[in-house]
Amino acid sequence: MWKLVRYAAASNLARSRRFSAAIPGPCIVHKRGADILHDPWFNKDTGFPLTERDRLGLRGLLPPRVISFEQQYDRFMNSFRSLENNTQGQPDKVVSLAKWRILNRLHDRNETLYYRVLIDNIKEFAPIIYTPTVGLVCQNYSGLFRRPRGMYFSAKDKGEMMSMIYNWPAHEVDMIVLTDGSRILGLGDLGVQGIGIPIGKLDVYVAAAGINPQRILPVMLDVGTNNQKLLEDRLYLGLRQPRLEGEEYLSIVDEFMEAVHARWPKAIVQFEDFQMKWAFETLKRYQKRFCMFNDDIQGTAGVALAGILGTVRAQGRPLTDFVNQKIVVVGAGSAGLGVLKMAIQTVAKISGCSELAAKSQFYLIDKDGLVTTERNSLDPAAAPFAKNPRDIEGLTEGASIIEVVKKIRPHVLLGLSGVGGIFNEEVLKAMRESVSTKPAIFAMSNPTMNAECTSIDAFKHAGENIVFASGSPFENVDLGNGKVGHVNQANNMYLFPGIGLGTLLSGAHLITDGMLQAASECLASYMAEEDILKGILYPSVDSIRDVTAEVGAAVLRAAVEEELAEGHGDVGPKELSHMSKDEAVEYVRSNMWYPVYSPLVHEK
Ligand SMILES: NC(=O)C1=CN([C@@H]2O[C@H](COP(=O)(O)OP(=O)(O)OC[C@H]3O[C@@H](n4cnc5c(N)ncnc54)[C@H](O)[C@@H]3O)[C@@H](O)[C@H]2O)C=CC1
Ligand SMILES: CC(=O)C(=O)O
Ligand SMILES: [Mg+2]
Repeated sequence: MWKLVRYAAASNLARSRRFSAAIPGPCIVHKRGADILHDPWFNKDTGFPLTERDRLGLRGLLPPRVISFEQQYDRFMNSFRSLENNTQGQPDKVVSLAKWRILNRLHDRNETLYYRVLIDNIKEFAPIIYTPTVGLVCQNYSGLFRRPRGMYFSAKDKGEMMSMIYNWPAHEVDMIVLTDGSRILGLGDLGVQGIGIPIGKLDVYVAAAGINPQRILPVMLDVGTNNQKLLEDRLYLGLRQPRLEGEEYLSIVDEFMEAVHARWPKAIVQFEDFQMKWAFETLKRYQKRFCMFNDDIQGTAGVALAGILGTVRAQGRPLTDFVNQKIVVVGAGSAGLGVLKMAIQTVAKISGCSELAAKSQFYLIDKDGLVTTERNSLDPAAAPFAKNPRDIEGLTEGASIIEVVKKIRPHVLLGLSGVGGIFNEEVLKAMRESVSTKPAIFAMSNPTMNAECTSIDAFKHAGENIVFASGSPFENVDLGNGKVGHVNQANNMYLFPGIGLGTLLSGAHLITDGMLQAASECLASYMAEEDILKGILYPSVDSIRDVTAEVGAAVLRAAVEEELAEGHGDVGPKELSHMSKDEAVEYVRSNMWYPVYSPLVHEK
C-alpha cells in the first residue's frame, strides 16, 4: 500500500518550463522491485535514476541506460506520429481505435508520462480519450478489454458494497464518475461497456482540473442491460440480465452512495450518462444528501447557457437581450430539459419576471414533435415546458422541426436529441429566415455520427453568417476568400472539471444551483468581445486548464457566499472567505496536479 505525498503544485510557470529541473517533493511507496514497475502510478519505465534503482531493488530489472522524462515523451510522440503515418488511408474507425490503443497502453503502464502527453496535447488527444472515440471504445469494450480500470458494482453485489469499497487501493478519493451505462452518449444502452465514459471523463478531470490521478475513481453500476445484442453476445462482460427497475434499482444506487460516503465522506460523485428517468430521480434523491451533481443535466445546461449568451453578444446586443431570444430545443431528455430549466431561470433573473412568464420564448421538440399541453401521456419531466396551444398560433401539438423553425424563425436552434442529421438541408435552409442577425445552430449530440448536423452542412445551408457549435469536435469550415466558419465545441467538458475542483477546494458538502450558475456565468464572460463577434463562443480546448481555474474559482467563491465552504487541507473557511477573485483563481491553479517524476521513497 502507498501513502500520498502532495505533489509539486502545477502552475503556468511549471507548464512553460515543461521539463524544468525544479525538484518535486518525494512520494512514499510501500512496495519494491518488480511490484513498482507493474504499478502505473509509480512506474517510470527506463526513467528510474540509478540511485533510485538501488534504493527500490530495481537494479537489473531494467536495461542499464537511464532515459530522461523528456526523451521518453519524445519517444512516445514519435511512435504516435509513426502510427499516424502507417495508418494513413485506413478507415477512420481503425485509425481512431489504433490511436486509442497506443494511448491506453501508456495509461496502463506509466500514468505520469501518460498524463503529461495528454495535458500537453489535450486538443489533439481529447477526441481520442473523450468524444467521439470513447463512444467507439464503449461499443467495442468487451473485445478491447485487457486490464480492469476503476470499480464495478453489480446487482449481484447487493449487501456487499460497504466492504467492497475498501478493495480500492487508494486511501483518498476526491472525484468519482459513476454510470449505469444506460444512455452512453447518443449510443443508447451499452451496459457494462459504458465504463469507458467515467474513465474518459476522469481523464479530462486530470488534464483540465489537475485532479490527482491517484485520487480518482471511475465506477460502473452494472444492473443489467436491455440491449438485446449485448445480452446475446457470449463475450459480453456485464451481467446478462435485463436492467433492474423501480425500488430494486434504487436500492443498488443507494447502497453504493452510502458505501462511498462511509469511506470517503468528502468525495464528489458525478452522475454520468444515466437514462433520463434515473438521471432526474437520482439527482432529486441525492443532491441534498451527498456532494454530487448530474453532468448531463447540470453541466450541459451551464455550457449551453454560456454559449447562448455568447450568441446574444455575437449579435452585438447586450446580455439583457437574452430575454427576447427565441430558442427551439430539440430533444426533451436529461440534457435538453436541463438546458431549458437553467435558461428559463436566467431569463426570469434578468427580466425580474416569473419563471412562468419567462417560458414564452422557448419551444421544446421531442421524438413526437412539438411538446404541448395537449400531448397524451405527457412526460412529467417535460410538462413544465409544454406549450399551451393558445400561445402558439399556427402550430399544433406534435409539429415537426421544420414547421416550428419556419413559423418561429428562432434565434437559436439547439439539438440534444441524439439523432444524427435531423437538422437536415430543409431545416438548415429555414434558419436563413431566422429573426436573428446571427442565427445560432447548436448540434450538441455526441458522438460525431449523432450530431444533428455537420459544420459543413450548417454553413452551406444556413449561410455563412451563422454561429455554429457541436458537442463533438468538427474542423473549422473554409468559406473561401480567406473567410472561416468557426466551429465551437459546446461540450460539458468546459464546466465539469471546474465544478469538481472548485467544490473540492471549497470543502462544500453539497453542490448547489448557485454554484452551478456561477460556473456558467464565468464561462459566459470568459471570451473577449473581439472573439465573440467572430462567432467564437468558447475558448480553445488548448486552454482548458486556464478556463477550469476560472470556473473552479467561481464555484469556490459561490460556495463561500452560500456559507457552504468548510475549507480543504490547510486552508480553512476563513482564509477562503478573504480571498479576492484573483487570489481564488491562483489558489485553484496552484492546487492542480502536474505530472512530473517525483523521487520515490520506500517505507515499509
Ligand atoms: N454536448 C454535450 O455536452 C452533451 C451532449 N449530450 C448529448 O445529447 C444527446 C441526448 O442526451 P439525453 O438528453 O441525456 O438523452 P435522452 O435519451 O434523455 O433524450 C433524448 C431526447 O431526444 C428526443 N428525440 C429522439 N428522437 C428524436 C427526433 N427524431 N426528433 C426530435 N427529438 C428526438 C427524445 O424524445 C428524447 O426527448 C446525446 O447524444 C448526448 O450525447 C448530452 C449531454 C452533454
Ligand atoms: C458530453 C456528454 O456528457 C454526453 O454526450 O453525454
Ligand atoms: Mg454525458
